[in-house]
Amino acid sequence: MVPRALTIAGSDSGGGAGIQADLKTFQELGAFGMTALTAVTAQNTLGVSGVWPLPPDAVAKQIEAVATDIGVDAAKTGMLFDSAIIEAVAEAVRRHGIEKLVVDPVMIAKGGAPLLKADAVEALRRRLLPQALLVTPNIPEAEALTGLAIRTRADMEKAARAIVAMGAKAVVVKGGHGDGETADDLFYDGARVEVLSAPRVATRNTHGTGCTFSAAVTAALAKGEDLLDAVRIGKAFITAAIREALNLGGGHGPTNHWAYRTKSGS
Ligand SMILES: Nc1ncnc2c1ncn2[C@@H]1O[C@H](COP(=O)(O)OP(=O)(O)O)[C@@H](O)[C@H]1O
Ligand SMILES: Cc1ncc(COP(=O)(O)OP(=O)(O)O)c(N)n1
Repeated sequence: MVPRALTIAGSDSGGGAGIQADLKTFQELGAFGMTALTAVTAQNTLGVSGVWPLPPDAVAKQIEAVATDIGVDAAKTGMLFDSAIIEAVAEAVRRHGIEKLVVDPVMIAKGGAPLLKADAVEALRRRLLPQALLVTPNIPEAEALTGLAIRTRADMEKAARAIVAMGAKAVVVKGGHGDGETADDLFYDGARVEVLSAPRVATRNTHGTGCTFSAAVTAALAKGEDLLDAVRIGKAFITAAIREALNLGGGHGPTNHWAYRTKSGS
């Protein structure tokens, strides 16, 4: 069978994040990519200049169209924008029995533009997290979900435990926003705590890192990898993509989605 991966996310016209990053990543890892678009953004490496959400019904219909015909081995969510879209996605995921669901709780773009309404955090917490096989917040997102301040490794673990207590099966609290020598992410699945570490790359070309990481994990899950192995593949994929990031545009350039394949020689 061809591994089938679905992304439920927003469009980034600049091609570095959102649905575009997800499809490139799926393709690179050998999964057949499908999309349910939640919003259109006008965006480039300098920031977001417009956001147009889709009607919740349109999002649900797209999920139904692919799930009832092609089938979904694993799915991820990215930019969901508001609580009505979150409700529609949660219901569609439940109805179509999508079990391998990665929730990337996208809230704010690197340039500071809000990609999720403030009052939608509660819907994310209540409706989507309990259906997630994996949640992948960065530090500010983990703080918003838990209400905890995160400064140390122990804080990351505390937040991870709180997110699993909300109903998610597992979580990776990503450490990309730190400033140490290494970019350390903390995985927790209710039993094991595991730190995934990689050398921190000194670059400002990090647009779309979170989308790319969660898409790589989703592709690996669609291919049948177990959860921790899928997270390790995601970490290797994003590390290569950041190491070979592309100096495009005048702001935060995109990561390099073909770096992992060319470096690993597969
Ligand atoms: N400069 C960097 N060097 C190496 N890895 C990084 C760097 N920045 C982010 N990462 C990694 O990229 C992944 C995405 O993390 P992050 O950038 O925090 O997500 P987001 O885009 O959601 O803010 C994580 O695995 C993180 O450790
Ligand atoms: C349409 C869209 N979705 C998600 C994001 C955020 O992507 P992320 O991977 O968190 O990267 P940054 O924007 O923080 O660089 C986005 N920008 N646009």
